[in-house]
Amino acid sequence: MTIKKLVLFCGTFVDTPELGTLRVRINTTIGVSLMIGNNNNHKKGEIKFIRENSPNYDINPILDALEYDPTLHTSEIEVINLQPGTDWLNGTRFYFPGFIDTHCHASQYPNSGIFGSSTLLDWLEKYTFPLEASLKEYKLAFNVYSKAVQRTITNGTTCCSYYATIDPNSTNLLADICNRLGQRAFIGKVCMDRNCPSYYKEHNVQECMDNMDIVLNHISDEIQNDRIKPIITPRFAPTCSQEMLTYLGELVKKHRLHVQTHLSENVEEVKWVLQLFPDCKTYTDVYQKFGLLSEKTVLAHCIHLSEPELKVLRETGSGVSHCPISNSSITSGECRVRWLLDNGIDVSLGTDISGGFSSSILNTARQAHLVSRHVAMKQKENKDYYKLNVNECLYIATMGGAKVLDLQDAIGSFDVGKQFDAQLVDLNTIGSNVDVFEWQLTDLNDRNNEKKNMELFHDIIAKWFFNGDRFNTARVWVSGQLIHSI
Ligand SMILES: Nc1nc2[nH]cnc2c(=O)[nH]1
Ligand SMILES: [Zn+2]
Repeated sequence: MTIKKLVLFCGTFVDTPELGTLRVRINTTIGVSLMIGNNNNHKKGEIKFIRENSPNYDINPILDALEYDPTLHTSEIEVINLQPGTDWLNGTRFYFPGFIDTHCHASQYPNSGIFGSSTLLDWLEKYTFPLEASLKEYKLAFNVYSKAVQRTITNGTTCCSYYATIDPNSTNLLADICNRLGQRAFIGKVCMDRNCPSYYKEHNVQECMDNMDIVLNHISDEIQNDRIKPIITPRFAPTCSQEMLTYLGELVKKHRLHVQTHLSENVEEVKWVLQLFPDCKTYTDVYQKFGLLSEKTVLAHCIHLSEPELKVLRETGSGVSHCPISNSSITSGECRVRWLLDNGIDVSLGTDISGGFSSSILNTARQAHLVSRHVAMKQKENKDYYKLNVNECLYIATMGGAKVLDLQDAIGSFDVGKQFDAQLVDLNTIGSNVDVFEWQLTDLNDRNNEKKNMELFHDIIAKWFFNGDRFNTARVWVSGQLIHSI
């Protein structure tokens, strides 16, 4: 038997369904199905209806649910009506889609902020490989992964694509922790068998195959949760033999799996790849040659790409994870996001812990905003064109991430049929870093001055974008389940 439950979320809902567009829906009730039982037709956490401008949302939203389905019994309806009042309409409290982090090394979390003046290749040797290797120890890995995942959740990230380490057991532990904490996650066991220290490498492809079996079986047979998915993770071309890339490409093809790796992050790295793979014309060609590029592929960085590489990305549907904090910290360069977007490439954001020092996608989004200005300042003409605006950065932080992970039909915005992955943003919390003054408040209900009120609201969104932090992430839901509350 299946017990249906419809959970009603009431208030102001803001999202960015298209690049550059901020959609604001006020006085709104969203009905989310929760299911106890085993009827597969009734998907858990799915948005069933959205009733905008409801006369009932603040008083009796159950009427909205009954309008959607008159056969519902009131015992099947639960109302999440958080602190009804003016804050929903003055702009200081709203629901926003959960952030999507498409590139995060959970295993490197203890090194956040520790990079000195290194650049990629020496940074890997000095800071990264020793830390990742140490996570073979269970207790240490448990502590690091629990803190790393919790940090992303408290910052509003509902979906994250993680790199663990080469060790299958600690990778499985990361999957278990994400499952237990309720986050939607892609879990990648790092694969690498050359150009890495002897204390931290897979010694042959058979070892990699055995390790991958352990991880894939654990996720499919033990975890058995649609929210936790494996992602094939060749670390990057220089640390993977041709044999390993061949095996991984076949694995991806056989099971239609997601892939994540690094591409064109650092100038020295690019030169090195061309030496290691002399039959490939470009760095991108290496991944294409081994069948690793598809609409389920996430490529981190993509800073030094050529026009032909751009074409390959577009034709294969591969997406980019832009990691502006990492790229500035370890001085890799500036990703030309506008150029990618205008050429039809999906772009998302990655914290790239610990190349990047912040677990917050909001923080990463504001750095993407600033990096785009650096790209703009380097142009001879048409500088403004290269600047990303606040709405565009919020889009790549949410809907862009959904597209890059091939989950555009499931997450990234509030639409019927999608999962309710959301955060409640509240600018009035204790400890909030955002001060909104009285004259800056809007009145979203005042239809006579809609233009002025919407401008005021855009300014409030900008204040949150530039000054907000985890103290403003009051609650977080994944598939309609509350996973964090302050
Ligand atoms: N930023 C970053 N780039 C890489 N390239 C290969 N490995 C890594 C890594 O761990 N972080
Ligand atoms: Zn990375």
